[in-house]
Amino acid sequence: MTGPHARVRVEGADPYDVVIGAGVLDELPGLLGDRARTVAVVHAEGLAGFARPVCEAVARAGYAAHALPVPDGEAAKEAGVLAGLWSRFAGLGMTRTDAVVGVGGGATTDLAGFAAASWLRGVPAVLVPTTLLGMVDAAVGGKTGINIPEGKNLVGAFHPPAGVLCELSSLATMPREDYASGLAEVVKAGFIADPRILELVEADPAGAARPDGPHTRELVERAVRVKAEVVSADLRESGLREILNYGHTLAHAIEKAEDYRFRHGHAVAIGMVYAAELARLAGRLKRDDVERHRAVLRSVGLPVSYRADAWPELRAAMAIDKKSRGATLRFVVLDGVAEPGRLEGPDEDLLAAAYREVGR
Ligand SMILES: NC(=O)c1ccc[n+]([C@@H]2O[C@H](COP(=O)([O-])OP(=O)(O)OC[C@H]3O[C@@H](n4cnc5c(N)ncnc54)[C@H](O)[C@@H]3O)[C@@H](O)[C@H]2O)c1
Ligand SMILES: O=C(O)C(=O)C[C@@H](O)[C@H](O)[C@H](O)COP(=O)(O)O
Ligand SMILES: [Zn+2]
Repeated sequence: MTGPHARVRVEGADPYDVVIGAGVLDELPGLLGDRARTVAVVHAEGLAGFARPVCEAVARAGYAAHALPVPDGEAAKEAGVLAGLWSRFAGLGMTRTDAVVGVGGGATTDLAGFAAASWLRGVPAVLVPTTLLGMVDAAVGGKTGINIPEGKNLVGAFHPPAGVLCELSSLATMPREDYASGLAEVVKAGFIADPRILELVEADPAGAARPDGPHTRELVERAVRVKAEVVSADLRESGLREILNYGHTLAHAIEKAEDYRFRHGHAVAIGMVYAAELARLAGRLKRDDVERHRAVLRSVGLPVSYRADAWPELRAAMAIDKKSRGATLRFVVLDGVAEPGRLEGPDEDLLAAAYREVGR
């Protein structure tokens, strides 16, 4: 779409860039601040190979780089892991001018971001996402946090990063299923705001499902632009930002039911079909648009249904969704493609009827 590096600005009290391309790590030292001495490089333990060049770039720039491995994937987003990082930060004598760099998928950057947000009430974080999902969604926008047994992402903070570096070559080693998981958030961006994303995936689903596909860079850039525009306008999710939560009310309930061993994007795919069915049954979305959800998600290998008998458990878990106000459940729904709205307090029959379209 643009030159060697694309640069997407995220506005706010402390604006920052999301840099997308090849060789983007060159920008890391410039994001760490003149007064930093110590840089904690928090990385998924299976990704030491990605953390090494990050540590080297930090050390070459004259900072003391410390690699801090954390468990791979969702196992990182636990209170015990976070507490372990605090102890390491204390041991390194990290002060407010020092910095955290998070290297890994969305789970790692959510943890690293929250560690940065909570250490000394906030030190700078630079995020280096290595998954598709991390690049297009998790590392952008400042939502950080961890899970507790009671629910997904229930503990966290808004802490925008100082910068986000998306090295597209990292995607080459991604397992197919994890790549598909990231595509769910890309497709989400298409449904809520940028239909061109849907057209690109529909024109060549096999290409879209591969990191070396013909439109990877354009898909990443478009999804990042959607996210950047929304969070620039509403960091703290007082209104507009809720649209990024499309499909997430049911998705988070599924993740909890699966003890967080179910890929986030897979859960979001099912959750978007559920939200689309809710909107159709409420008379707001055309059947063709609902079927378009199923077709585009299936075409890239994502699930569109879940266990029928899970409904009571999922319904109970949905009550604690962050968009709820008191006892009133609130859903992001579509009135058409790129026309997001809200469905407030739908009745129980409607909720259950929509689930019957998703349960199998
Ligand atoms: N903060 C936000 O706004 C936001 C947005 C969306 C999702 N999320 C969160 O992001 C998380 C999901 O992120 P994810 O899909 O990146 O999963 P993940 O972080 O669990 O990573 C998936 C797996 O891929 C491995 N991996 C990472 N990069 C790799 C690479 N380049 N090659 C090979 N393997 C690699 C990881 O180590 C892990 O085992 C969830 O916890 C979700 O809640 C947060
Ligand atoms: O950035 C947002 O806002 C989102 O809702 C993006 C989601 O894709 C992401 O999964 C986010 O972590 C969900 O946030 P939560 O507040 O519902 O936990
Ligand atoms: Zn998500």
